[in-house]
Amino acid sequence: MATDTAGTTTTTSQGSSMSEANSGPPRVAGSGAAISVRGIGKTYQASAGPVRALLPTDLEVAPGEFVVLLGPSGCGKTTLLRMLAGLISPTEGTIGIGDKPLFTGRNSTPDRDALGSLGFVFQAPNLMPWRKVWRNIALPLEGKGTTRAERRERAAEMARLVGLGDFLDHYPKALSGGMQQRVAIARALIHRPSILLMDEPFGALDAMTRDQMNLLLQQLWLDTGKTIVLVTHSITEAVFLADRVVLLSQRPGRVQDVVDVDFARPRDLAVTAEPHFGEQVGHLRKQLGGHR
Ligand SMILES: Nc1ncnc2c1ncn2[C@@H]1O[C@H](COP(=O)(O)OP(=O)(O)OP(=O)(O)O)[C@@H](O)[C@H]1O
Repeated sequence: MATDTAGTTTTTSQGSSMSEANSGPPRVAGSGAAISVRGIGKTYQASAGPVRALLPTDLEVAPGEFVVLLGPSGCGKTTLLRMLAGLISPTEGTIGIGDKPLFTGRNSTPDRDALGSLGFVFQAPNLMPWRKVWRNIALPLEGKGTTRAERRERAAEMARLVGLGDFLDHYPKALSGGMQQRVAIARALIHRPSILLMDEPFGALDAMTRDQMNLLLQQLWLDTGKTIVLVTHSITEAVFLADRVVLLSQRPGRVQDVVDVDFARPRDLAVTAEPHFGEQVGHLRKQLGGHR
């Protein structure tokens, strides 16, 4: 997790990061890593031929760390995140969730225990409009031996965590886009995963709502100690939220750079006006070149 060293940040150079990417994980967190990615790559078999989406990639994420994946469109960010979530299997390499391999055996079925440690938030909230907020949040608990009262209580707890404690009995259509995405976050947390994987969760929101959601997510992360891996196109969002920004190169993606961000927590929006924040954004923007 981030240190309290106000305003001090370190940036790895492109050259050193590339050599890290080639010779081992960007950060070795030891055997206690929350996520250990070793040489995972992905080639899709499309009708027009194979598509090499991600070159063999190494990455370790420490428990409680906030890692942001940033890169140009089509570089494989979603592919990497979906593999971490067990939604698609890698064509090479291994993924460890805690001390368990995510994929075991030959049929690439994700391990149930490892999956239980993961929550996933997509760009679209994907709520069921005919269900009240609490029943959307509680959906993952249905059929798992819980009573209706238990589900409502857990949903209420999660709703409070995302600032929706007063909206349990509302329907999604009565909520703003940001509020709907909060419901999706609460739903992803209801089975108490230790790791939250988020794919452009705020990409569809207006700038002001996005700022508010960034603050809410940071607070939620500070309160819960979850490990978070978040994909974004926004360099500012990446630097604001991350302990570490992992920059992927153009397709086929590979780790191009790793930037440590050590601004004190909790960060408020004023940090974005600090010179060093601007330097970090500029450093990442330069590497993204014409792709941003
Ligand atoms: N199911 C699929 N079949 C074939 N190719 C795919 C499939 N899914 C993704 N791809 C290709 O793999 C590459 C990486 O896609 P991916 O969605 O992971 O990139 P991304 O960095 O998340 O992009 P964006 O930022 O635009 O969402 C792209 O060239 C994409 O067209």
